[in-house]
Amino acid sequence: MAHYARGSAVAVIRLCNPPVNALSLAVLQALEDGLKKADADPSVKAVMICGENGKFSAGADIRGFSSPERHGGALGPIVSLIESSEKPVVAAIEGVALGGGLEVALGCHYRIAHMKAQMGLPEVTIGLLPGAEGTQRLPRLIGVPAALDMITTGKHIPATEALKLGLVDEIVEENTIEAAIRLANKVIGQPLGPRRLSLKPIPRLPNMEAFLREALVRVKQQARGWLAPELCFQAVRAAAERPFAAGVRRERELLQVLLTSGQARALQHAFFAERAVRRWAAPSGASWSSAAPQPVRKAAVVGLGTMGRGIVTSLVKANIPLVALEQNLEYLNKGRKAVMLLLEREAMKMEGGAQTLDFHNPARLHFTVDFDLLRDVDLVIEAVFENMALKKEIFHKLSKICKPGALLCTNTSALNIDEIASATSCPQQVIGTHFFSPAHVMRLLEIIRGRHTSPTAIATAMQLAKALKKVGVVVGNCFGFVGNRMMFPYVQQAVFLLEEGSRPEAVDQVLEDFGFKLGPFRMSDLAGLDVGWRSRKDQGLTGPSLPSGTPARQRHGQRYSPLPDLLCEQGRFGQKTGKGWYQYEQAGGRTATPDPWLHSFLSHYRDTHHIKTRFIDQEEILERCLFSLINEGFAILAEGIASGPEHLDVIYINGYGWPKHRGGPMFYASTVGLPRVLAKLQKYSEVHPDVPGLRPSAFLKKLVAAGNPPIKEWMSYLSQQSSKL
Ligand SMILES: CC/C=C\C/C=C/C(=O)SCCNC(=O)CCNC(=O)[C@H](O)C(C)(C)COP(=O)(O)OP(=O)(O)OC[C@H]1O[C@@H](n2cnc3c(N)ncnc32)[C@H](O)[C@@H]1OP(=O)(O)O
Repeated sequence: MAHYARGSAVAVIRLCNPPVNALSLAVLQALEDGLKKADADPSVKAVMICGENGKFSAGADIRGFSSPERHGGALGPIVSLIESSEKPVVAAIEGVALGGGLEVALGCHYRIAHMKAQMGLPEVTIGLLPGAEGTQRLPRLIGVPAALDMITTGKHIPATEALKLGLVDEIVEENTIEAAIRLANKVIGQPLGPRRLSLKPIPRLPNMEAFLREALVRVKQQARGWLAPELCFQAVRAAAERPFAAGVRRERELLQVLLTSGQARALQHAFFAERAVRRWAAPSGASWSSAAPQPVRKAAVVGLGTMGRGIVTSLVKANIPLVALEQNLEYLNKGRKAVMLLLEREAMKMEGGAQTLDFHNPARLHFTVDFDLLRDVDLVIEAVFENMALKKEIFHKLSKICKPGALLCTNTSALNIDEIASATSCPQQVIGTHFFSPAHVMRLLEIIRGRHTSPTAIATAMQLAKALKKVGVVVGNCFGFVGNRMMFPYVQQAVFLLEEGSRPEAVDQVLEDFGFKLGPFRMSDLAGLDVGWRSRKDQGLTGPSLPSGTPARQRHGQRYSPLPDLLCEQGRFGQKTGKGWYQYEQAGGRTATPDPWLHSFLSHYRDTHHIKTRFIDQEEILERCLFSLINEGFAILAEGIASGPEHLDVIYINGYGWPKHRGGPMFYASTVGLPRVLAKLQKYSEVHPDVPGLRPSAFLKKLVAAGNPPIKEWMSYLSQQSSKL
């Protein structure tokens, strides 16, 4: 709704649709009615538009985009109606003015904002463009370069920056509404022509053509298959090259393309999935709404290897005082140096520089080798080597030293949380917090609930994720949890494809064309091949504990590829050694080049094992890698390791470089169609009966038998009892 009220000469229209005043059809109708009422009332001399509860508006109601009548775009004509008003209209921007919300403000003749307000046109992030004439008005107001930046990235900008850009006329520290009414009274009777953005010429650049050409190259490079940024660019180019009305027509055409592209639906699924995962629930009935987090006033990180360093950096950035602990002075000094370097780099990126990150103060960040200094911390994150015995030893020590109630988190990527917790006297306080490398950059935090983990511990870990500006996803305890467990069959297929005749660069190309930032081989080289090798040795799959006589390409009756082990035996650990699946310019180098040595090594390997080489096409590469990953996702859902498909999607988008415009692996499966995914898995499984990852999961079969229900209904085909959360 929008409330209309008339006080003195200024009519007030207040957008009202909690929690963010999204512009539903009802709100738009009420806004239109309010404008017409104000126009018809001779005692009204000016209009002020604001939002209820200190928020202007977060834009069009995203949930409404799936309904066909929304495609017509009711908002554009209303923005035009505001602009053409003969009475001055002032926008009072508090909280957020995003998307259609900002477009409404652009239709107003004056904009006044609270200094804490945020503004932006984030439509691109949900696969759309600012289709209420925003692509035409914004460049006229702030110029093409700044408008292009805002529209193609969707970034939110603070009021102070908006003022510098000329997006708002004034910012205030106190009461925005009163200031807007004062401004409205002041401008009564002044000419409105110069305030109507549709009539303004585009600010000229001496080299507009060259600027646009270069900008397009940049936009395309960053988009990697994501359509919206390029179409946003085209709409802004139309603003630069055509009169307003023609630009608006072009904007509409481009919006139609996006609305029907499928990417918008995928990105909107991702938007709501990220919000859905905040609402965790345990089978005990405890949930996000009932469990209260414990305050974390002081934390500790144990282990200053690559992960520990990133975690420390994350905590410092979140302003949480902490103790960083290593086992001896040599490791401590090495870790301290690396952390300081990271923090200095982060401080440079932040507004205000080093002053905003107080990391030189030992009361905020204390490096030590003394376990006793962990006595008063509220939360510890252990980030040592991935070794069960070592982790258990540390947790035993922690449970003796830390104060009662302290949360004990383990940054393991696969190990059993219950076994780690068994080394303590407080298993209810033990929880997995799986960070992704680099831990101060990657948004995902997989939060693993053990059998005894308390709801308070889960709530505290989720709160921590929020404080670190990460997306926390609660999952159950199994080998590899959700992310890595789904990754195993994907990487396994990639390696099998090499055995059968493909090359690392061919497999990577297919998956990078699909939209992954890195294909599986480039990714393995970056992460380090030795990590998986160590884990396989611990599992007895390779190395000295492998029983003699074990067939080279079989383990426990299933197909196994020793290729990654053989590379590690040659000292090829990936980027860190300058050689892995690719060759690099030097140890630590980042430019992957196909390696003739590896190609001949593969030929020799195939000859040794009498494997007939064949040509493998792109479709098979894509399907075998992705469908085996998705298949594992269905098994995870059936076992109750995750609460729903959207959890898996959020994990993959934020932790594994899955292209967001494809909505996550489970959403992707729903768009391919489950019958097709099943048929393809059945086909590949028949050819490779010794590969369990290709054997269709019972849950996938059940959904296909149930008639391929929409993704939202999948979980209703499982019983509640199966939940391991
Ligand atoms: C055909 C015409 C085409 C183009 C014209 C215009 C298009 C648009 O305007 S598209 C929408 C553009 N706006 C956005 O993309 C903003 C999206 N929202 C956000 O970024 C954030 O929600 C926020 C910054 C506004 C607030 O963040 P936070 O405080 O963290 O709260 P939540 O994100 O949890 O949001 C609370 C609650 O509100 C729901 N919600 C937010 N925005 C919208 C929206 N535009 N439409 C519908 N619902 C919205 C959000 O889902 C949360 O609800 P749930 O927890 O139930 O999911």
